[in-house]
Amino acid sequence: MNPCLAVSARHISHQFTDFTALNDVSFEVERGQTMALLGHNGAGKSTLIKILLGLIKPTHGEVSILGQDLARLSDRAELKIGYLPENVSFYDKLTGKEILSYFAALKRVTKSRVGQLIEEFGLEYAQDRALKTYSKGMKQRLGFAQAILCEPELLLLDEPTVGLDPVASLFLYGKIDQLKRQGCGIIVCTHELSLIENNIDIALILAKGKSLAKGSLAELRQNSGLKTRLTSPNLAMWVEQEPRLAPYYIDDALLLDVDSKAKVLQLLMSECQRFDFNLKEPTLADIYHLYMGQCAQIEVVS
Ligand SMILES: Nc1ncnc2c1ncn2[C@@H]1O[C@H](COP(=O)(O)OP(=O)(O)OP(=O)(O)O)[C@@H](O)[C@H]1O
Repeated sequence: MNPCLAVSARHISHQFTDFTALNDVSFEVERGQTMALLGHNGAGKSTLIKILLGLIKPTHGEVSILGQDLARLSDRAELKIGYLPENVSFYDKLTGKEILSYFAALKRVTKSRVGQLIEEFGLEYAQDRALKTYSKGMKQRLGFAQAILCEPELLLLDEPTVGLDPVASLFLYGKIDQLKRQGCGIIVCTHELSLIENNIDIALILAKGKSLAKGSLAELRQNSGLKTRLTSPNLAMWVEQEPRLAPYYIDDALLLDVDSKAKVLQLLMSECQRFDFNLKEPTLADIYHLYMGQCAQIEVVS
């Protein structure tokens, strides 16, 4: 068992009576790494999160959390895991401070940590107000503070920024980055692909309970076969003047894979002295939609 890993999941399958929610899913998240867990509604993301939390046992496969085999662990409270569920809901007659203090007592966390988090999340002014007076953003900050009360070594976040304004989202991703730098392993379940794209190390794409793709953005780009798009207002003229560009010229752009990109950039900049162009790499959303489209086609064919 590797103690550097926050999560090691090997060949996880899960069957609900007559329905297979997860089918042979394997992945690893290192400490200090952020993984996006992506997939359509019903893909199996929440089932996987519940398995990692030890709330349900997988029908098949093995899970280690922070170097400990979940199946053999007698007391899950030993593991420092933080969890922010989607649509976090607390008892709304309690104040923000009372809610955090309640969870702190459950998790055997000191009162001073509660005060520290209230300050860190900018909630001092509202700490003695009932939760029902909080905005969505304030509730989410409180939920996030609850999730990190125990100074987690593994943090599981389900749609942490849905419904938040851009500044509030940026604030939470700043916190995620800070925790990651402290060595916390983080899994973020989200449909906000453009927002998560710059805040992750790796992604796992699930569809119908199966793992379709996993890896860093660079690995996902390479394995997807999607190409980088190079454009310029003068491109047609450059292609006319330099025949070696012609094989890549499609739809008023040069479409480049990893190998051809290096070659073509060298040709354009060193030999042709052309610098006024734009490069558009495939985004996480492009990659996601490609895999979802392929998955739908397999369904139609089979
Ligand atoms: N207790 C259960 N009994 C039977 N089927 C279940 C149960 N829990 C989940 N499922 C089914 O398992 C599949 C995966 O559900 P899951 O909640 O893991 O999906 P998800 O990826 O989290 O979806 P969403 O993005 O909508 O939250 C779904 O088809 C769901 O209906």
